Amino acid sequence: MITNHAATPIISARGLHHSFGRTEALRGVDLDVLAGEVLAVMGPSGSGKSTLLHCLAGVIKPDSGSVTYHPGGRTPVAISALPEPKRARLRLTDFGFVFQFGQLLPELSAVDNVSIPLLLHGARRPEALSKSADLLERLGLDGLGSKLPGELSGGQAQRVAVARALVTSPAVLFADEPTGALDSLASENVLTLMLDLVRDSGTTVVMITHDARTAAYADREVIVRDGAMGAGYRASA
Ligand SMILES: Nc1ncnc2c1ncn2[C@@H]1O[C@H](COP(=O)(O)OP(=O)(O)OP(=O)(O)O)[C@@H](O)[C@H]1O
Repeated sequence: MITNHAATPIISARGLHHSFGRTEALRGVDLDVLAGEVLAVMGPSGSGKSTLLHCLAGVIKPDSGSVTYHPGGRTPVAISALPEPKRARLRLTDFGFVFQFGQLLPELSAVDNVSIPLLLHGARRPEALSKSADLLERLGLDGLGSKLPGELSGGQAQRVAVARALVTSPAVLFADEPTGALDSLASENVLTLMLDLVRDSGTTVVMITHDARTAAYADREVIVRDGAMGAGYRASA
């Protein structure tokens, strides 16, 4: 385990409650995500992990409680109080996302998929393509930029998804079972490449996983059970 991160929170969640109809997905979660750490979120199926990640990232607004983002050198942002257009903007400028199934656009080449967030940021296409190609190379995919997602292996496609999530140099990468659909060799390969990149850049990672071997790559792990933090957990020291 690596613990070289500064022990200051980049995201603080307090008293998060969220329900879907009569299902209480979160029942009072407090969590500090520390700047620069790789945090694994574990727990049984249906325990509320994805709902928690979605609240932390401003994808959904919790029914109650607060999520505060502390960007280095800027005023803290009360994410949970922002209206959706502002949360969408923040997700684009400050956060990256990787899901279990890469969710690449099937009709676009690998390099075009990676360049989408840069183009949305207003980058010029030649610069976006060049930066995307460089990142694909760092992920061991040189020469594959012109392939369509359907022409790539699962592990290669997932590395493209990682490149797309990191190409804008986000402060926080949210990963929901990023290697859950891969065999153990491909999974290890994607994880090591992804974590090399984030540790180089100091990117904070919140990563949901069911797999103890995957969690072992993290600096710290927390366990969500029945919509609450597992026994013994304290949000801050
Ligand atoms: N959009 C939704 N509509 C209705 N119920 C939902 C919705 N999203 C989640 N839930 C319910 O909320 C609870 C928590 O779901 P969540 O997806 O956060 O759990 P999880 O720990 O991520 O599960 P898994 O490991 O299976 O992905 C579950 O009972 C789930 O069925």
